[in-house]
Amino acid sequence: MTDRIVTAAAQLDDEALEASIRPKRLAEYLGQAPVREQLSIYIEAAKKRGGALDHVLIFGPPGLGKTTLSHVIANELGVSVRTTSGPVLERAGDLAALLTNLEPHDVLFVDEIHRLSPVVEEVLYPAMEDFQIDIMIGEGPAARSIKLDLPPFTLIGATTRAGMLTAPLRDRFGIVQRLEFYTAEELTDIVRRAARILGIPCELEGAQEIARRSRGTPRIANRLLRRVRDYAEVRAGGAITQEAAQAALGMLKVDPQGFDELDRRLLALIIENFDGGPVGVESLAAALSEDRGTLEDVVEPYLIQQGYLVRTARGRMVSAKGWRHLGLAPPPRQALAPELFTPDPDER
Ligand SMILES: Nc1ncnc2c1ncn2[C@@H]1O[C@H](COP(=O)(O)OP(=O)(O)OP(=O)(O)O)[C@@H](O)[C@H]1O
Ligand SMILES: [Mg+2]
Repeated sequence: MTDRIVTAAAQLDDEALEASIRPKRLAEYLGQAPVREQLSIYIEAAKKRGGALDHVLIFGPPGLGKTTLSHVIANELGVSVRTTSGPVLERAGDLAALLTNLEPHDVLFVDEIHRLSPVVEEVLYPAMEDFQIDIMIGEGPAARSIKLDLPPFTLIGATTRAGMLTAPLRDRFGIVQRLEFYTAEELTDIVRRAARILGIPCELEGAQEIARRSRGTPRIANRLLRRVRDYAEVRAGGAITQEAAQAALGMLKVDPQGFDELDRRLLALIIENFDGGPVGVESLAAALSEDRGTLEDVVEPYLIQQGYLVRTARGRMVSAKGWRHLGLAPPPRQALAPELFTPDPDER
């Protein structure tokens, strides 16, 4: 999985590059127009009132800009941001220490908020609702709990799995924003902006080629840009043209839809071993030797959004489009309209 070029998950060598091109202000945060518009209103209103912004929950697949957006929000508010994540906060005291050190109106960013432990989550409820926490002093019969007031702050939670949040936690977010896969046009702008910052000569058609193959994901677009740059420097005189992009991406086995071997293996597996589905995600994960979470969070969402895979109550099915992508004729039932399949109740 780690060597998968189109993985949306962050990789180590992305970090230096990402630091320089990560948007800092809302105006540089391209795409996601509805999210940007709403947030700009809420941010301006909070600043006018002189209060803290309501708590914000951001969800969406990996690499779409959740972490980036949380920092953008703090920058726009003109406040500091403290960063932590669900699995890092092991004890109630870890969270209490962070909360009591916030300045008024600061942002506390909790990544992977669906992985908070229940005891930590309990501390978060009154902190979010009343800006108060209860902490226990002492042990045994002498133990007592005291209430501490917190400065008003904004919690920004990010998750790839909104469905895994408990209802009481979810209800405490006043602002909930879902990030969508980016269009090829939006990704083209993102690639061109990154190329400009990195000083890479990049033609419009070259940027478009990279954008089309980036699975709707800025992190992948930025990574492919870097690989294509390497290729262009060594083989094509430096500039990213459409031909250079096509050749470099072909070499990386990223097909014109942005699918890689794993995507094609997944579709082929369902077709060859399970007659096109439906098949349960556990069986797929086992057959591909991938973990279920990776399949559900990283591989499937884009295939589903693009209509190659359908998630039904009985499992995954390859759509007619998916059969055709592999050069196969779909069986009659898959050629039916997708709305005839029963949608998975977990899906929106
Ligand atoms: N709207 C955007 N405009 C321009 N670049 C973006 C945008 N969103 C994300 N990026 C780029 O994509 C990279 C990945 O984004 P980010 O790390 O915020 O994703 P994430 O949703 O937090 O992913 P994960 O789920 O893995 O934590 C950033 O470093 C940034 O350069
Ligand atoms: Mg992130």
